[in-house]
Amino acid sequence: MTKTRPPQAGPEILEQVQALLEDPDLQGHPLHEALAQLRDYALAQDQRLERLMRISDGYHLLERNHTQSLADRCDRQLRRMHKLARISDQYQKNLWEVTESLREAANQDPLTGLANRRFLMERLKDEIQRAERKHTPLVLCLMDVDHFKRINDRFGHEVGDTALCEIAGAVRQGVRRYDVYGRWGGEEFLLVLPQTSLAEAEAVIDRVRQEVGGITVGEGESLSLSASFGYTCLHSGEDPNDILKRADIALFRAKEAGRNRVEQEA
Ligand SMILES: Nc1nc2c(ncn2[C@@H]2O[C@H](COP(=O)(O)OP(=O)(O)OP(=O)(O)O)[C@@H](O)[C@H]2O)c(=O)[nH]1
Repeated sequence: MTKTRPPQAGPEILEQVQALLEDPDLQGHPLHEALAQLRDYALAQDQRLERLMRISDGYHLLERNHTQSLADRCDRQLRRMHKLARISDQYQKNLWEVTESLREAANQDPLTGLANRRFLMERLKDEIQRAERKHTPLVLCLMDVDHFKRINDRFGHEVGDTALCEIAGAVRQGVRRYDVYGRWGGEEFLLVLPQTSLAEAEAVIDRVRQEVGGITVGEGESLSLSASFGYTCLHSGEDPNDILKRADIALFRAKEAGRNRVEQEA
């Protein structure tokens, strides 16, 4: 709202001056002309003052509006940034979850939940490098379930799948906390035993063999499971395929010798 300031001399004095100037008896008075000029001057000053006030008020209003809208804009921007930060947090969480499930899917056997061949191969490479660097022994063992085809043939593929899950549980039970193990493929499993001598490995492997031997499959004429094992230790300078080949030779011997046994290849 525009404020109007009273004229400096006050409206009453101007009214008195005006009345004097209009008095017919004073029309010829020697001061009449000077008084009229003084009145005009006072009125002009009043008008200038009024105009200046309006400009000043307008400027203040403009300033206030400008500052307010700046604060508003700042506020709006802050709210938007808050929202963006929340969306970004959620987005990162989702991305992390997707990455995690992709990583799991890439490394895990979907049936048994054990590590898959890809993951095992990576870990085997790592463990070989570590064993070489630290000059510690390492044992690799291949395990193959005996006559697994019979399970599928007699009880069906679904029972076969359940049996594979139970076998995975038996492997988990038999190994130590720091051993690396997983499903190598089909009805074949792989164990990597770091910092383990051949003698120590034999005890671990035989524990797994007994765990598998405790599994029975099917109702009525149920079948007991068994598995054969071939193991070997790392030789200096070997790569994963060298040690895998020797473990496979030992496994073949275990099968040939009648199954449900553990064979070693030096
Ligand atoms: N249910 C089921 N069966 C599988 C899976 N992967 C492999 N098999 C079966 O495992 C069987 C393996 O058979 P073979 O290689 O002949 O060996 P085996 O019958 O175990 O006999 P040996 O190894 O000689 O003792 C095949 O019948 C495959 O179909 C699976 O994921 N689920």
